[in-house]
Amino acid sequence: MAMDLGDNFFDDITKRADPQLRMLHYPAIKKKIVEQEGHARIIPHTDFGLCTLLFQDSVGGLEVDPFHTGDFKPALPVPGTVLINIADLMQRLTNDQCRSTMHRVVSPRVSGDVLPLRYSMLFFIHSDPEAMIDPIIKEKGEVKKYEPVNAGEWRTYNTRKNYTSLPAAAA
Ligand SMILES: O=C(O)CCC(=O)C(=O)O
Ligand SMILES: [Fe+2]
Repeated sequence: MAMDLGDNFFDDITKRADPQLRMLHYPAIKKKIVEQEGHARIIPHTDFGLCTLLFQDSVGGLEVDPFHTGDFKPALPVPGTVLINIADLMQRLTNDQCRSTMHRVVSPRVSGDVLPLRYSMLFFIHSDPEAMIDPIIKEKGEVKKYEPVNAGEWRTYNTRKNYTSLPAAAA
């Protein structure tokens, strides 16, 4: 919308979209384990599709760093809402007009020695595997910051990076 792409722009690259639903259960754990240097419930990362719908329970711990400065702010749970994270392919497609959201799940501010279990549900929006994601240029003189990528190859490449034990053909 901010880029004035027209109402049907995303229909064309998501007709054969293959989204992924992920249901996460973080078991209860001693706070001091999660709070060790370099530890977290999930370490800082960006998602690699177009965008992600994130539903979380009331436990908290999710933090976002939208400007990639290392300044993480709590994304406190708000009942009945869904949080939408911009992901890497959207950043490429918009030539950085939209930045993918860096996020992590750390220890929420709760009393006691043990963090309660946490549930979250993620719906990762991916484009059609055959779609070419080529940065859209809006400003005169603007330079493309990324090479075009094939969405399917991008997904396979990133999935394989995240699951290093996958056999080559399975990603
Ligand atoms: O559990 C959460 O809230 C975040 C999970 C997440 O970022 C992911 O699975 O990519
Ligand atoms: Fe994520």
